[in-house]
Amino acid sequence: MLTIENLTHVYGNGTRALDDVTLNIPKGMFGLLGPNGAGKSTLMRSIATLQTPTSGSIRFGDIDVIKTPDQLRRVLGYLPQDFGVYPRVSAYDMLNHMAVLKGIANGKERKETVEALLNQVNLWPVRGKALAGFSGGMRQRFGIAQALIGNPQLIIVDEPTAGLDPQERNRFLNLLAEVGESVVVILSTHIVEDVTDLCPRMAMLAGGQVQLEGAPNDLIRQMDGRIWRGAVARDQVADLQAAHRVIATRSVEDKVVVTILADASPGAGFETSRTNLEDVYLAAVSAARKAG
Ligand SMILES: Nc1ncnc2c1ncn2[C@@H]1O[C@H](COP(=O)(O)OP(=O)(O)OP(=O)(O)O)[C@@H](O)[C@H]1O
Repeated sequence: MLTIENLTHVYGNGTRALDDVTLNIPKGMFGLLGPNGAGKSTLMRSIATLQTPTSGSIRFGDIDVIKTPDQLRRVLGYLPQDFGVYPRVSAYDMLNHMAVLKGIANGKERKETVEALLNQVNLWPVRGKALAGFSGGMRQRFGIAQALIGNPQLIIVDEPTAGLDPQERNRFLNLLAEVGESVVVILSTHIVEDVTDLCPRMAMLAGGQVQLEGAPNDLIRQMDGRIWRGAVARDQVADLQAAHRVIATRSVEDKVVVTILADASPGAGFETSRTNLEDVYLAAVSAARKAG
């Protein structure tokens, strides 16, 4: 559905934020993971036609996104990382205003759209409240409502669950999953669980390059049996790091739980442990760091 080929973006100061990115993104929820600075927002903004990449192509169905951005904008819903100012305008009035901007000129149709969306994101009871007084979770649900105006075929959400409490995060992700069945939804995040829970396919970016792509379950299976965990004394960590591919360390009381990627046991006290997507992700981040 969405085809990105050899996409490169170099900012004016010389930063190569995207470096020859090629991705095929089908219908459904697609997770885009990556550490800070990986290039996720640059990619999202390029797909959303907010900036023109240095080279490469982006196609959505029949639409050439770079040559005819207006065509894409008609079928796009976008929730940016930073939604910006929250004015002292009610949720209802703001959504209505945004529907006007999106081209829904007919008053009756607009009223129906706005009411349906406010119900869908569960903001109907607070529709008369000013956005400025909304909680983080309410703002994100409002953000989704505005992204859904006009039944978009491509929805891009950039780090939508940052700062949400677990209950709000759950509610937000369920909402996205409901919508995501029939259209392309790209969920850009550095929260691995958001992808594990929801996305049948994913990619991981680091240093502007695609490090991994596939179904989370397949990626996990490929690493199963090679993830070893053990609790060691703090002064052993440096030696382990020198000798093995340590992908994570976590302090637990007076010990450090070390996760190592290896074909055979790295030593006494280590056991193979069930691989999870976090391991896959951290292994790819550490490989990218080494390569970079
Ligand atoms: N306008 C800009 N001018 C110069 N460099 C930029 C600009 N925007 C982003 N960058 C740089 O490009 C790289 C990729 O940034 P980008 O924001 O796309 O990453 P990201 O994966 O979204 O990270 P984050 O999660 O921190 O937003 C970073 O090194 C960043 O500093």
